[in-house]
Amino acid sequence: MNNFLRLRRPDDWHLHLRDQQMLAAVAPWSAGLGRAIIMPNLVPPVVTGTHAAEYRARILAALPENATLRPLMTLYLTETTDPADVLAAHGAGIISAVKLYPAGATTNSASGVRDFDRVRPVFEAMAEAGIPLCVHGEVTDQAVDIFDREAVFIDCVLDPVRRATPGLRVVMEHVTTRDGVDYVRAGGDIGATITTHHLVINRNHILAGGIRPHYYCLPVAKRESHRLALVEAATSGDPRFFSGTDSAPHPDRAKESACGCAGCFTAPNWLSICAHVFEEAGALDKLEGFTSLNGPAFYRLPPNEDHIRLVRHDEPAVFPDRIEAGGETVTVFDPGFPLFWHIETDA
Ligand SMILES: NC(=O)N[C@@H](CC(=O)O)C(=O)O
Ligand SMILES: [Zn+2]
Ligand SMILES: [Zn+2]
Repeated sequence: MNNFLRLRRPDDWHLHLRDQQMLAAVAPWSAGLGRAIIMPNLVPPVVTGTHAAEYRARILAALPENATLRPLMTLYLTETTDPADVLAAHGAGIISAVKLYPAGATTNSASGVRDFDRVRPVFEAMAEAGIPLCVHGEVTDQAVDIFDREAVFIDCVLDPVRRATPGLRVVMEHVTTRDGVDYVRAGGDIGATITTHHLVINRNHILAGGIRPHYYCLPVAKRESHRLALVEAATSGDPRFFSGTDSAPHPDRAKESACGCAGCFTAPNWLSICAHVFEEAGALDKLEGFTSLNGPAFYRLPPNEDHIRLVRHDEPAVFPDRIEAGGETVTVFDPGFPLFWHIETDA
C-alpha cells in the first residue's frame, strides 16, 4: 500500500478568509498553501482594485511569518462595476479574477447581480483580457427548488452568458451536480472547482436523523448520485477540475440558529480528507493534479516549485473540533471518518 506521497505544494482556488478577528483566527490554517483565490464577499464587498489591494495587505498582516500562502485577489461583480477598473486592477497585478454572485444566492451576496445584461460590458472586457469569471452558479428564483438551482442556472444564465460572450473564461465554483460536471466536460473556456465537503457528504448528512447545520453550505449538498459524479470528476485526472475548498467559516452561534447560515470550515483538514477520498477511489496518483496542477494550468500560472509530504500513519491525524475566533467558536468540518493522512512540511 502507498503510505507516502510527495506533492507540489497545493493551492486553494476558492477560499474565504473573512476579515478582522475571523481573518486573524482562520488565516494561519491556510498559511501553508501555495496560492489561494480569495473570495470578495466581505461586508461591504471588495468591489474595486483599491479595496482588493487593501484587503490583500490585511491578509498578509494576519499570516504567520513562515507562511507560504500568496493571496490571489478577486473583485465582487456588481451592476455598477466599471470595466476600466477591472482591467486596471488586473493589469496592475492586483486581481486574478472577478466573482459573480447572483443577488441573494448565498452569504453576503446582496450586492450581486440581478440583471445580467447590465454587466455585459464587464464580461466583454474580461473575455478580451482573458480574466477568469468565477461563478456562484445558482438561480435565486424562489419558484425553483433549491436542489435544482445549479442545473437551472446552467441552462438559464450561464450558457446564455457564455454564448453571448465568446472567449469568456469561466470557473464554475463549487460544482455540486452531475449536470454541472457534464456541462464543464462539454468544453470551451471553462473549469470547475470541487470542494472537499461535496466529495464526502450528500443531503442525508444534513437532514437525516436530525438537522445538522455544520453540513449546510451553498450550493447545498445534493443526493448521493451527484456526490459520486463529483468524486469521479475529481479523481479522473481531467484537468478541468481542481480543488477549491470553499472553506467558509461562520461563528457557531450563526450556524446553530433558527436561520443558520451557509458554509463549512474545512481549512484545517481538507487535504487529509482529499487524500482519503482519492485513496478510496484508487486514484492517489491523480491527487496532485487536483490539488496542485490543474488549477494553475487553468489560471495560466506555473505550478508551485516546492513540495509537501503526505504520510499515511496508523493513528488518525488530530484536528481541533472547533477553533476560537474573536470570542466565538467556529466548528471544523467533520468528515465522519478518521483521517490517516498526515501533512508534513517541506519534502
Ligand atoms: N459556500 C457557502 O455556503 N458559503 C460561502 C459563500 C459561497 O461560497 O457561496 C460563505 O461566504 O459563507
Ligand atoms: Zn458560492
Ligand atoms: Zn465560497
